[in-house]
Amino acid sequence: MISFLMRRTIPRCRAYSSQTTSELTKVEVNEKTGVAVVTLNRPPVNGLNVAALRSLEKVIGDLETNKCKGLILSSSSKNIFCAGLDLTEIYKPDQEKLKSLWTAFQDLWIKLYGASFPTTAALNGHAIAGGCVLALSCDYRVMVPNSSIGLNETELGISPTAWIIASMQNVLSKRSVELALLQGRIYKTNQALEIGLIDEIANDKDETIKKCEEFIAKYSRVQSLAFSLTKRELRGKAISELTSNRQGDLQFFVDSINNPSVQKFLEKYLQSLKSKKN
Ligand SMILES: CCCCCCCCCCCC/C=C/CC(=O)SCCNC(=O)CCNC(=O)[C@H](O)C(C)(C)COP(=O)(O)OP(=O)(O)OC[C@H]1O[C@@H](n2cnc3c(N)ncnc32)[C@H](O)[C@@H]1OP(=O)(O)O
Repeated sequence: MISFLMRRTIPRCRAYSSQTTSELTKVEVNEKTGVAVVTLNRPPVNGLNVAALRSLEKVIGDLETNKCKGLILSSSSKNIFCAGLDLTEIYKPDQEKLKSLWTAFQDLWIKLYGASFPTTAALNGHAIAGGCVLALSCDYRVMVPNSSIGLNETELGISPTAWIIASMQNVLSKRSVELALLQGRIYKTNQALEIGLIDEIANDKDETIKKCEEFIAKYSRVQSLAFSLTKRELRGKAISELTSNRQGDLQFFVDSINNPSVQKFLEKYLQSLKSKKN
């Protein structure tokens, strides 16, 4: 599958160099179509720490500069797209690092949700919490069977902020958003398709990428400028609301995480994840 993807400068995705490919985020651009496959690569679960968030943000910025024709976000893990923010960074956190983490997440969302080219998520496995936010920030989602996706923050004792709610409202009906968020629900692949949280199911990772390519190809006759202006019109309000309240949003996150009951829950939650193997 990957063999037809070239990591080099191409005409349609101008002057894109492999310099921005880091260990945490691999980038491969299809020479013919100008579509980039961007692969999250932070084993074991693609937990999002500051470095992973910043690496992905930089890649999207570079794709923007180089007039990329489309993005397919994927993962190097066998069965996990992304398990969300790195829980070890928010349990008993260093306060400066905690602020950097949320600021990096805000920056990444602004770039991905507002990208001026078609964006897709090839979900080759679970997409939980922050991983679900990444998927929701894209224009289209394809997922393999027997995986899970959703925002479980209320289960963890915290509430999602306005821009995260907006990302979900952009995809689901008002009713489904209420049920999903208030219950902190995680959906299996077929349930996610039923409510529209994902757009298609694919048999395996290769097929998720193929279906994402097909989706992006539908835009080949759409003028790039018209595409980006329309997208800005549709999504700009949510982005401006965050950009005008970044400090307040950050404080809300920091206060939520530092809440003793959230810390207590995180301790148990991390233990339960670790004890699964025993
Ligand atoms: C408290 C949170 C946030 C506060 C936000 C406040 C404001 C607003 C809301 C905003 C919404 C957006 C932000 C979200 C915040 C987050 O993203 S918090 C992260 C929440 N993530 C999860 O709850 C997922 C937890 N993980 C899993 O459910 C499972 O690991 C899995 C289904 C993804 C995969 O299962 P499996 O294949 O069985 O692997 P495991 O054995 O469970 O895991 C392997 C290994 O990885 C460790 N791990 C798993 N997830 C994380 C993680 N998110 N961060 C760090 N580490 C993780 C797990 O402990 C195992 O470690 P060991 O091998 O045992 O050492």
